[in-house]
Amino acid sequence: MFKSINSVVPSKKKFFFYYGALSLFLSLLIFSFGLYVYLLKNLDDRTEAAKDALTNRMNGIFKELTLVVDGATSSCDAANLKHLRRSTFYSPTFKEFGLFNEKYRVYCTDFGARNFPIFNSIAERIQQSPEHTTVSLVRSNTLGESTFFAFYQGPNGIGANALAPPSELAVEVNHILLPDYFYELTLGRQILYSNKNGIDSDILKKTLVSLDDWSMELAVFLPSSLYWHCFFSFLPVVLFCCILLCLIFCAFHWSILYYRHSLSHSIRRAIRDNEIDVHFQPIVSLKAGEPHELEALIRWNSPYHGQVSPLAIVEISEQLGLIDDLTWMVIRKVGDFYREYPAPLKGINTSVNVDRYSLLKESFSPSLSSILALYPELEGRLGLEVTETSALTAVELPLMVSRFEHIKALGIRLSVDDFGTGYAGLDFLRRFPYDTLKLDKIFIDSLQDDQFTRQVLTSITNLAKELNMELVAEGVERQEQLNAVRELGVDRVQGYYYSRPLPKAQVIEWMEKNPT
Ligand SMILES: Nc1nc2c(ncn2[C@@H]2O[C@H](COP(=O)(O)O[C@H]3[C@@H](O)[C@H](n4cnc5c(=O)[nH]c(N)nc54)O[C@@H]3COP(=O)(O)O)[C@@H](O)[C@H]2O)c(=O)[nH]1
Repeated sequence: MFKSINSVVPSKKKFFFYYGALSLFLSLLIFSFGLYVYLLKNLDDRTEAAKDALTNRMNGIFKELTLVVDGATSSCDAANLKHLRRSTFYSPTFKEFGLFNEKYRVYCTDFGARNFPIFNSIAERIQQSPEHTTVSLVRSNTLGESTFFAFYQGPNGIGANALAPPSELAVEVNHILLPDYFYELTLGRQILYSNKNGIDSDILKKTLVSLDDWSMELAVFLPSSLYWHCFFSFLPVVLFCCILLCLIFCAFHWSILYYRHSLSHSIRRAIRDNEIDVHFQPIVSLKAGEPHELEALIRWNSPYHGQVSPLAIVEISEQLGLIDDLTWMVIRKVGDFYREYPAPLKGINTSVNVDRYSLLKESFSPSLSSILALYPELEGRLGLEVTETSALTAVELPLMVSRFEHIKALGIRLSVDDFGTGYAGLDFLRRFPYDTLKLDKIFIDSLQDDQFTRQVLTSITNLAKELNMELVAEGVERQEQLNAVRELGVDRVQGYYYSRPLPKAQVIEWMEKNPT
């Protein structure tokens, strides 16, 4: 009866393909963007770390120069020479130290006494600097093309200068930035050190930091080659994440589909959207000239589950707390039926099945009367069939009697459905003012062969007559059964012998062919 879920949802292959493509796209997008953001952040962090390392190195340099100046005298004697050579030997940066006097003339170096002036521009910078320090890049015959110079003049007028290859400054910076990022260190407008020429691809980003005290600038470059290197190194991880994402998507999709196509969810939606159909089964009168009656029975062909049994719909509606909504929906559809076919349905009664616990609710009668107000066509035409599936408690019993009175006051007929299968006994019939008693199919099935059933049904028939109740035999399928119930004295017959439950147009046609 229910179609399998696989037959109603699009093929797995298709979904895997879509979700695979989506996962790949998302994984690559997130990863490419994430990697770019990560590298930019990393570039900033490492540039800052390189700047701190350079600052420390510069501070260390001037500490060294202070120590050189502190121990120096104004002549180039053996003690001064020894002091300079010791300083050079232990210096992590400098290859040579010199001493200069207050006239800015170098008078002593590691190599002995000297007498040459410091450039005026440098002397001016030393004087202008609050700490009496400066740095410069000059050509040096001793160390090669360009040499880094640091100058410091102490309070006693004696100054020290030191020279080193610029690459010595970059030792820690190299540690921090290489091999990922390339950089260029400039002093004023001159390049102190650069490995920028090693960049063999586009530059994605350049970060600049300044060491204002020394007029130095550090420019760090993020080459696109680093980006692609990282990208391809992490590709297996990205593909793994893509598969994981695809599986998550599929799991999520299938659970939503499963939920959406679950019977409960479909029934809830069908009741909400009025999608459940109502068919009508004739209840034929055995008395000549009496009009037929109809029973409204739900039918639902779900797009996902196929033809769903009315019993399953009723049971699930009860579980979902929607049984009343189902009843109101059926009654409204019966009202629409009367509105659509006023002439053929003139004088025809229709009964609707109703849950006994619905009747116990206080809101039942008011809701029913408001529907009747909307459908005046149903006045005096509607009946309710109630099945006594469980015994009423002492509290429910008087309540039910009062509910019955309210319902009957609305002009509605009441029937005991499936009599003989539930708790409705003879005493029950005396207490409740039912108009009709419907004998269950199981009695009808055994009526001809079983003497005991015949006796019981005879008693029930007599009691029904005594209580002024109409008697209906349900589930009559064969001529012999019809003969038997006719003999018993039932008033009406419902069963496949006459007709199965039919859609509204067909039941109208049937009634036109079988007027009485
Ligand atoms: N609360 C509500 N219950 C409803 C409603 N609509 C139906 N139902 C209940 O569902 C049960 C099953 O109903 P259904 O499958 O529609 O079966 C009905 C008839 O088709 C069937 N019938 C009638 N004649 C014969 C027959 O000759 N042979 C045969 N094998 N079956 C036959 O009997 C069912 C009639 O039901 P009822 O008279 O109500 O006992 C059923 O219990 C319905 O009550 C609804 O809207 N609300």
